[in-house]
Amino acid sequence: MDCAKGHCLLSHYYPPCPEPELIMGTTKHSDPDFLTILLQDRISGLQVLCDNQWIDVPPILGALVVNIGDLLQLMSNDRLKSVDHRVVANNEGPRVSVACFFTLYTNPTTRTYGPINELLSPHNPALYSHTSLQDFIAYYDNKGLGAFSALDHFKL
Ligand SMILES: O=C(O)CCC(=O)C(=O)O
Ligand SMILES: [Fe+2]
Repeated sequence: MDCAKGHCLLSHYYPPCPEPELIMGTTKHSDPDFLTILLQDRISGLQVLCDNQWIDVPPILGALVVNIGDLLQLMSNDRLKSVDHRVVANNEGPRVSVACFFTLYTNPTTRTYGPINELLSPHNPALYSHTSLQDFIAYYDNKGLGAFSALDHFKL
């Protein structure tokens, strides 16, 4: 997949908020990469959507959170599912997180990505079209975070 060739690090700083119930730290989204490895500090806030319920992912000292991204869902033809997540604001203190995104879109190539052939059969047809990482990211960025998944656009 070459996805480790173009990983990119992003650090977030969430200032303390006097009225955290009025605002979101990061809106609901799934990540537009293959895999994300996330380091949280001691302040909680990360939540994942599971059976329509937001579940807290409490920080554990020294632990990393590994999230499946949209591109792994696309390549695995839905065997692996990207996770919807968000960060709620807090009034305890500043929160810092560092996310490492495994993807290649910072190194443009002509390669396209689609469901892996070995996973397909007459009973398990391809659910997604092939896409270049540039096209996928362009669509993801243009749509913005929020209600629906960028994967819907690539469904056959
Ligand atoms: O700050 C966090 O814990 C999560 C950040 C995140 O979801 C992202 O960078 O995609
Ligand atoms: Fe994320």
